[in-house]
Amino acid sequence: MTEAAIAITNLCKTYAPVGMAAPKRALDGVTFDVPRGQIFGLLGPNGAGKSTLINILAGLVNKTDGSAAIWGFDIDGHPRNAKASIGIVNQEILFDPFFSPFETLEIQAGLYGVPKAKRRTMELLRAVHLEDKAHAYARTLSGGMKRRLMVAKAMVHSPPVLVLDEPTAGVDIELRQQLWTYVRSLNAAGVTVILTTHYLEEAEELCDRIAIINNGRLIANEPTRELVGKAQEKIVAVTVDRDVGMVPANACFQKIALKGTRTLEITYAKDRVNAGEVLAAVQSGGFGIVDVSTKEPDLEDVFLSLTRAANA
Ligand SMILES: Nc1ncnc2c1ncn2[C@@H]1O[C@H](COP(=O)(O)OP(=O)(O)OP(=O)(O)O)[C@@H](O)[C@H]1O
Repeated sequence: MTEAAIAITNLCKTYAPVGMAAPKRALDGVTFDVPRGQIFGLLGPNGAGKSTLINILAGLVNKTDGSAAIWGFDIDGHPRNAKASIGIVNQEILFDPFFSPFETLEIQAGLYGVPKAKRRTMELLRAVHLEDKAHAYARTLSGGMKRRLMVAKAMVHSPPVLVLDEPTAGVDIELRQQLWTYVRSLNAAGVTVILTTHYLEEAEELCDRIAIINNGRLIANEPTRELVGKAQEKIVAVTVDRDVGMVPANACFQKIALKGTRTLEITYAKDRVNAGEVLAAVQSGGFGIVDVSTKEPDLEDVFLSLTRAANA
């Protein structure tokens, strides 16, 4: 079996109390693997413990219990190899505003001990569309450019695993797309990518697999498609053969709304009824069916229902 890109076992973190506050259990026995070669989404509401987990992998926060290995290197047993195997883009933008992007990457490469002959500074700047800003002061870059420079900075030592912690917060749509194009190309070149995001659509679009953390516990870890399939609500739009005067009622409809004059948008719980029963219910109201289309549930529904269930 190929070893996981990241293997996390029973990871726990309790922050020591500050002042009168109680100790905070930010991670409570989290276990999962990130398979190699994937784009893996780590989702969770604010304060769920995502940054704590990433900061443990980065060596910035000490875990209370459990273990973690990066590319087969245990973070306690082989901290240098573990660190060399991961590149992390934090939420905060961190670099000296007086250095140019070129210098920023060269300094970072120096910190990681990348020999001059093996540095890929211009190649990385080109990849993040900052070639023409190579020698500008970093403080003159826009927010999106700075964000892309952070990604390039995380890749100077060519790690096999790249972690992006909320990389698109505050980045406009166009730049976000550019960033994703680059992340996809890195992934196509073999880099395993871990992404934390609040944008569920983004996770759904990009990630092969998604884990959800809530209150320091793992509440889901599945291929994206299977997770999406878990949403119990489905919507079917039914176009009927005549104008709808009174919207029909039926026990198998959870919700029904009229769109235009002849289309009924019906929400039903797929664990209770199936599409055939919903259509039969429409026909029993005296309507002929002209057209049917279904809407896939999105991750938002799954996320809300899973976190709701976990908090219940
Ligand atoms: N240094 C610290 N001392 C005490 N408590 C902390 C510390 N850092 C984080 N916490 C608490 O631990 C919990 C998990 O925080 P964490 O930042 O890991 O969550 P998160 O999922 O990354 O949230 P966000 O999406 O808002 O960044 C929160 O309740 C937070 O208040």
